[in-house]
Amino acid sequence: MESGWAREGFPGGPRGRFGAGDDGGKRKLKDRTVRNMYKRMFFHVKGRWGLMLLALACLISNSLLEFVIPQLTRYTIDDVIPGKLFGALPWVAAGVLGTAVLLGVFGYLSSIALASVGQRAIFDLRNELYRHLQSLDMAFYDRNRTGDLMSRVTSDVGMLQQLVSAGMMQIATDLFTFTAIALYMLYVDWQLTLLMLATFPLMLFTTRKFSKRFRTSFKTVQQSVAEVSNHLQDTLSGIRVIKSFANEDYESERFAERSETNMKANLRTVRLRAIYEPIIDMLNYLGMVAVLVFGAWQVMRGHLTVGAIVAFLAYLRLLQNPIRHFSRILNTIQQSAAAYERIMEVLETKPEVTEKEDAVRLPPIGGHIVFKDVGFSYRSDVPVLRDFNLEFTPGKVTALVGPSGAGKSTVAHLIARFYDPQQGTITVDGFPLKDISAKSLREQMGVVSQEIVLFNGTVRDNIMYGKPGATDEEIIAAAKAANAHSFISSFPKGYDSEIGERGVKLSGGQKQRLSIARAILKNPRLIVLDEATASLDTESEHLIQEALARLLVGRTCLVIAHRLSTIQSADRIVVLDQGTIVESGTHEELLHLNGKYRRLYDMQFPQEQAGGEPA
Ligand SMILES: Nc1ncnc2c1ncn2[C@@H]1O[C@H](COP(=O)(O)OP(=O)(O)OP(=O)(O)O)[C@@H](O)[C@H]1O
Repeated sequence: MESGWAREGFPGGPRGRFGAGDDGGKRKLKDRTVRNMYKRMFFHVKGRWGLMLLALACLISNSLLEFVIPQLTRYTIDDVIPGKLFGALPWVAAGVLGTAVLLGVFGYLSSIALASVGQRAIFDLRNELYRHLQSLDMAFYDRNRTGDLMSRVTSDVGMLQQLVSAGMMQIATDLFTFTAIALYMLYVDWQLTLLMLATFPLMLFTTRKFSKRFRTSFKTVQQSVAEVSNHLQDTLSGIRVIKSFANEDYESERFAERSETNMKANLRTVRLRAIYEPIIDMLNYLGMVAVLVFGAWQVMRGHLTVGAIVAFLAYLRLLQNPIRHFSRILNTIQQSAAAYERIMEVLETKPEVTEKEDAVRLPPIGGHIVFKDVGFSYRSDVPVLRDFNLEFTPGKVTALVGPSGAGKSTVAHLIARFYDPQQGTITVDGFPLKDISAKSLREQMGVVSQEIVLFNGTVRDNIMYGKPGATDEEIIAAAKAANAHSFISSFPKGYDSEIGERGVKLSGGQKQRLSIARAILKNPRLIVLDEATASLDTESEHLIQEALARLLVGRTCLVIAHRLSTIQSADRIVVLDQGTIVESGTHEELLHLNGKYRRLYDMQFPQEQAGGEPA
């Protein structure tokens, strides 16, 4: 499978293990994938053996019951009709109908049992995958596209469901049915049976030839579906940009191109099937001709009864079913194996930022953070922070300023331990970040950033995200402190208003104040403020500044800002450039230094140079 993922080089991914080797290597990979897939699915099925056994028993009973109706037909033709056994007719009818009822009941039971086992296994696998995704670090999310990850949790897991609910059992019962019927027929008339079985190698050969083509064709379909959904995800979430550039037609054309690829791929699959099925039908008829002609000859010579030929023809149909199923199951297995590989690529990815077994739970902290000789890069070839030394004083506001790309947000990411530095250490109150539990650190941290994420749910739910189980009084107090209470109260449903697509629409400033309320409710010791006031109107900015001032009081704060007006009162301002600290001090000290900060300041407030007040 040539996913972009594999090319990214997942260390634990199948490609990483086997390498992109020759065909032999690929076959090995495939076999191993299929074996592992069965092993894992059986693992998920474990504990539900009762239901599995019930399903198996029902399927085997059905295979045996399939024998009955042809036998009753033979009996009617050979014995009842010539012997004029009128009294036997109701029994024949009852036998056929009774068998049909039993077939229905066993079919129902096996479907229900298989579906509940299959659904349960898929439920477990999907939850395991989601939990694992939650545990992966930010670097993983930097590398992967959301649409792709979503399709792995939804459609790839769904694909495996087919395998568990139908494929696994079908193979077992088909084999059973095939062997049982073939043995019985050999017993009744070995010559006729051998003649009939002669068409099977041809069928197997055709199926094998076609299954390879089906596999390639399925892959193309799956890839084209992924392309369509990636395009949908990108363009529907970026609909504002598309409209603002008036690019609706352009995007519609691009979408049509992808849809066309998908349509063509589907048509190729249909064409293949349209050739394959008549060939199989032809071979089936060949078998039938053999039975009919050879059988008739046997009857004429008095070696076989008419009823026996009729029964043989019915058995022939039963015998051919497993072959038809088998080709379908081969496809299911191939599709599932591809999906399984994509799932395992995620499950086998280990986070780079890991927690030690004996990680220390951080006690309530003061917020003394020290960066010592820290070196960090997102990708090995581009250093972002170099020999970085910085100390955050507890209870004080430290501001980071500097040009875009200087590494300001990176400092915040490292404090939250979204990434680990390659060199140096970072400590909080003397505890190295690598030794403490990330949960205990993040519980004491609040982040308010420009990119505000509110989840589907009510206003209350969103504020409460900062402190699950908070009381209404606490929520309202936090909203008041964040200057959010009045606009929330103006909604018809107040705190119970739904946010999101079907709920109230919030302005940028309102969202910002909700996120501040969430942080105030959390009451963390450490606050990271990432360009929280960018791109807002003056009125909103004033309300937000007030809210932030309340949030920052008495906490250790890191403020990242482009707008120097927002950080002039910071206890310390650190100027970053290309990942190193070039200046640091208070606003006044830095202005007097006449260095980089002064230049940034003069750029933002040119009137100051002319003796005016900053805006
Ligand atoms: N997830 C990432 N993966 C790879 N490179 C990244 C990632 N995030 C940031 N970078 C790079 O690291 C450098 C520092 O980025 P950072 O976001 O820390 O800068 P910044 O000073 O906060 O910039 P801005 O003010 O524009 O937000 C930039 O060159 C950026 O391209």
